[in-house]
Amino acid sequence: MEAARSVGPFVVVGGGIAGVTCAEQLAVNFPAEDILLITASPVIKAVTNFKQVSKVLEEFDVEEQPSTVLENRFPNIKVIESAVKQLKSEEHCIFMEDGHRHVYKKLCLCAGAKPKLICEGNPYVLGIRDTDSAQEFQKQLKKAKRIMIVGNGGIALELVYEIQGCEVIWAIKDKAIGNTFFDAGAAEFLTSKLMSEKSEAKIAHRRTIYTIEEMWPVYVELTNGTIYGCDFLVSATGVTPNVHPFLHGNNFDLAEDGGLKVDDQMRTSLPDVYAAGDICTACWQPSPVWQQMRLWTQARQMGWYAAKCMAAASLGHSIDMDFSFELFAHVTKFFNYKVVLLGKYNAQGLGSDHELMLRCTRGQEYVKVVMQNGRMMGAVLIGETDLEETFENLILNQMDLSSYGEDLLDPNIDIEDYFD
Ligand SMILES: Cc1cc2nc3c(=O)[nH]c(=O)nc-3n(C[C@H](O)[C@H](O)[C@H](O)COP(=O)(O)OP(=O)(O)OC[C@H]3O[C@@H](n4cnc5c(N)ncnc54)[C@H](O)[C@@H]3O)c2cc1C
Ligand SMILES: NC(=O)C1=CN([C@@H]2O[C@H](COP(=O)(O)OP(=O)(O)OC[C@H]3O[C@@H](n4cnc5c(N)ncnc54)[C@H](OP(=O)(O)O)[C@@H]3O)[C@@H](O)[C@H]2O)C=CC1
Repeated sequence: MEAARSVGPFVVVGGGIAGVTCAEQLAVNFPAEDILLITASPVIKAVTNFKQVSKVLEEFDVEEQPSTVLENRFPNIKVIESAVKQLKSEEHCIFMEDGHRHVYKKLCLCAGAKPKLICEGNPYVLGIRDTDSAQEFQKQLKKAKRIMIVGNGGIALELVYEIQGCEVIWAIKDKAIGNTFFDAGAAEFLTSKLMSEKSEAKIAHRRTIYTIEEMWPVYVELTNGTIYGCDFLVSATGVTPNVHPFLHGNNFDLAEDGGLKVDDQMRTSLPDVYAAGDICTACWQPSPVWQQMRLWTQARQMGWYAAKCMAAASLGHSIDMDFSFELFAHVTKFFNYKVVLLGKYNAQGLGSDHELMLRCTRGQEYVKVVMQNGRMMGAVLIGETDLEETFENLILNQMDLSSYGEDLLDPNIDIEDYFD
């Protein structure tokens, strides 16, 4: 798609996955236009080793790179390492911390999110967001005997499994671990793995508790009344979209979670301002088996799609919603298990009108499917199940599976053959 007359300049704010993908895609669409990528970080985040696992599932690595790598790959992208101080959307202009100003024809905001800490401004409460905060955490951890992790989502799950040589107290509100990804059954499957690998370390550390009590730098009182001393605590309690302070003074429509509302063309409520990634909240009518979660994959897909929408709008077209928003699909690793989440994997929004089917072999695999009116609506696959592609198809094509009953999860039946 190439323009006959200039449609730029395009400006993208944010050097994370959403911003970089958006800038790359704009550069491909408009090789003769200047694409300005503005980022407050000294490095950008690039997608490497991209692999399309199936129709919607994708896997890739996230690599921090100097901005020159991007500029060398795309000569029409210029990266500016400075924070945006103020957006003046009526003037189509952004003002920078370094004193410069940049005018845009179309702008995409990809400034991410920041940790939602349980207590702001306390040196003993750490949040993990980027390389700097991760390095600060590593530094503090080296000196620590006991830390507390608060929260029950992705970061907490990763930390409790990875941390060694330090006692960890994990404070969660829920009855089961990993509430943002798992139901109680999957949580139990994972808990047994955690306990089998971490029990020795726990017992060894328990002995030391009493000898050093009263010596802790910080004490934490939980809502159940228990007070624990520790060296510091990690608040792994979610993120909040990064809309302050540089967007102040503009009349953006914000969603309940604080994100910039975007429509099915990734447009915010202000003219020529688009948004993608953690900063935005999808406010279109979603497919029945898709939901937004602030994840790398969605940052990449939104950044890519926002660029396509900006390009189309610049040329006076509109485009159909990208296929990646048809089905929620996430592949990751927890406790060294491959984890695949598809569609309404936790029956989100289905109320009581659904059924679950389970297959579990302790220490090996956990398979759960969510069924509604004989159709597959979602699935959780833990371990090397090899079911992701078939289940992805079954969710996408909404085939009536009533007649198959329990055979769907029978390990002796080759389900792939069945539906070929
Ligand atoms: C510790 C941790 C581990 C995670 N692990 C996973 C995982 O395993 N899998 C997964 O799918 N997701 C994971 N996530 C979530 C994932 O990182 C985010 O969903 C994703 O990175 C969001 O990308 P983004 O481009 O929207 O924002 P970000 O990556 O946050 O990028 C935002 C960019 O905006 C820039 N910026 C901010 N303000 C300004 C300003 N005023 N001016 C200029 N630039 C600005 C920043 O410098 C940054 O470059 C993890 C998150 C955390 C915190
Ligand atoms: N492998 C992966 O896919 C990974 C993904 N991520 C992503 O990165 C982002 C940030 O991760 P993370 O910070 O773990 O956020 P998440 O949103 O995943 O989890 C936040 C957790 O903190 C809990 N919580 C919130 N407030 C409190 C409180 N006051 N006291 C105790 N618990 C509280 C929440 O419970 P409740 O839900 O009940 O409010 C929830 O369990 C997320 O988008 C996450 O999905 C991060 C790491 C790995």
